[in-house]
Amino acid sequence: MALVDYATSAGVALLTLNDPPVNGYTHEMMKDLDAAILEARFDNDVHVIVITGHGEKFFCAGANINMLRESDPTFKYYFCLHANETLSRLEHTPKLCIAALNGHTVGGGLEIAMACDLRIARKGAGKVGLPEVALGVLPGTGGTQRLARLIGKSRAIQLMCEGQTFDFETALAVGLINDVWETASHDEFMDRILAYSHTFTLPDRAALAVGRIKRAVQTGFEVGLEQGLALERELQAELFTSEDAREGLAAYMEKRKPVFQGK
Ligand SMILES: C/C=C/C(=O)SCCNC(=O)CCNC(=O)[C@H](O)C(C)(C)COP(=O)(O)OP(=O)(O)OC[C@H]1O[C@@H](n2cnc3c(N)ncnc32)[C@H](O)[C@@H]1OP(=O)(O)O
Repeated sequence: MALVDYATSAGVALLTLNDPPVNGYTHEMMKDLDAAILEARFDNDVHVIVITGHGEKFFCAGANINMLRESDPTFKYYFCLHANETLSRLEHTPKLCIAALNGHTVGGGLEIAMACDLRIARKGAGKVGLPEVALGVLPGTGGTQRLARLIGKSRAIQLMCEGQTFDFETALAVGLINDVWETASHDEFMDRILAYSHTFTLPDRAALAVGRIKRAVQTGFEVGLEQGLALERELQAELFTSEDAREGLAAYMEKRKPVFQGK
């Protein structure tokens, strides 16, 4: 995966978008991201996926504008289609996915981050926004749909039509990102991200339950309430038969720390 570095440690897969200087994404990078997501998805030892950008300045500056200029409409259509499929796959992978915003997160970069479950940014490291309108296009790899679902229709339309980029604190205030962490360095930020990610892994956290919570919410948001409740019941019935539920319930009554196995 030449344009996406892939590494695992103790239940966490770290995917790093790597195409300096701005980690702009191309069709090739999206294919590598797709491969990395599948790798993490089918690795039973991976419970959390973290996506970040190479370097200290950019998470991802969006689609590579040179590629958009030089390609024909058919290529661009398939580029968007494949990005949609990749990011939907990420959104529906039953493992918690955290976007670690290490720098500028704009255009398609924000669209990748919005397909993650949590977005945590390093204070002062960059700007965020969907500025595609300035290029005469719209945020076409999920931006119009996911931004509206995250922050509401009206504010989403305003942000995309103004096309401005803004700081992480503003993004936090409108509910676009979950947290802004002040750290002395990029390395400290990534160390904290990985330590936080590990809190969602075995043996302390029931990773199966984490994955099912994610699936219930992500899929539930796309269907009506009754269907969402039905899905929730089915996932819960599945969890109730797990060894981890037996362990969690027993540990509570025995006043001890549970030891989850992901089974
Ligand atoms: C379907 C999906 C569509 C899309 O995603 S379309 C792309 C949407 N993205 C954008 O429009 C972002 C454009 N970039 C910016 O607005 C700025 O960058 C930032 C605010 C993110 C950062 O600003 P600063 O720190 O001042 O960096 P800098 O000098 O603007 O950028 C460094 C070099 O990187 C090039 N660059 C930036 N973004 C892209 C990109 N997305 N594709 C190709 N090149 C890009 C610039 O032009 C420049 O180049 P040089 O050093 O030669 O002047």
